[in-house]
Amino acid sequence: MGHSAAIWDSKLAIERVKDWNGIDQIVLRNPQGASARVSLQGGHVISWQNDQGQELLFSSTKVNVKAPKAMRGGIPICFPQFGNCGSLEQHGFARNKIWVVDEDPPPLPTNDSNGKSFVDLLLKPSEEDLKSWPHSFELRLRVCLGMDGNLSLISRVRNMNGKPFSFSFAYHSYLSVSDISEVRVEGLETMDYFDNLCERERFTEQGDAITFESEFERVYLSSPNCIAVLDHERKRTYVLRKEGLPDVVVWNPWEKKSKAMADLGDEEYKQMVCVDGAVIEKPITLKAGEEWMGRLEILVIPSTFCSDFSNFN
Ligand SMILES: O=P(O)(O)OC[C@H]1O[C@H](O)[C@H](O)[C@@H](O)[C@@H]1O
Repeated sequence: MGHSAAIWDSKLAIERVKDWNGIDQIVLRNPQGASARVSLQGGHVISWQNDQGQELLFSSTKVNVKAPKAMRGGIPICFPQFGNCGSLEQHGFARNKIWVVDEDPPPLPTNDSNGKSFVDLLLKPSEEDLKSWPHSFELRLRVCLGMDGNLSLISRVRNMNGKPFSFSFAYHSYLSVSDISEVRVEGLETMDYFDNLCERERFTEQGDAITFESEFERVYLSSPNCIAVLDHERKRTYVLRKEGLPDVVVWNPWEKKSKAMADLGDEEYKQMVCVDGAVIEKPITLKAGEEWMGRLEILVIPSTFCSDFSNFN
């Protein structure tokens, strides 16, 4: 894949461009004009647009120039640690590393990438990473944009014949919403969750859909594989389908916390909700040569067609 060179079959396109820091980005397009943009900084999907050119992922307009780290928005990858539950930096190091394009990835068990525009990325530990996390791993990410504009992310972690290791993982998906007060999350009713705002105490969700009226930070455990995020004002519903990712993090910092965040505008918390497919409660352990796979697909449908999203299961 050459720099700025488009590789086409007649309908699908993959383009490699550079950002203002000289870091490569891969742009995927589908024939209808939808696109996804993934940065080699972090293997981070930083934009996903529908065929109308509307952005579907939130990203902050404020950049924290003092701390060069993953941008606030898109879908940063948290690996090998989620949050601060471990000895590593918050959310692990993967989102802060430069990944490479994997030109010849091992085949996936099910090849569902036909007709999709996709790219494979790879992260291997550097000498420095091995000092803080001494495990021989390969982390792969396939980002696919479907003919219908759906976005799917497939991650694989392999133990490269080293001693066993354990890790957590999350696709920290910042969905763009009209107003957080208008948002409803369905599919997590009756689930158990850890409330990170109550010292990770375990509670059980009531029968109603989740709505937001203050800071929210919960990890729902062993949740169903299909979750819907309804945005009434935009009449848009995100449907998240996941495999190999039992837990779901739901997060919004609300006003006070967002004011303290150097890379989030004061009012911008209203335009985002994070709903992450994750592995948190029971970390994955891989023995020598073993591989784990996790997959998240996000599709967007008009809310009016979404009275019963369980059809998507
Ligand atoms: O600021 P970051 O390191 O990107 O983390 C952003 C947020 O991620 C998750 O949702 C955590 O549960 C939050 O505690 C954290 O504030």
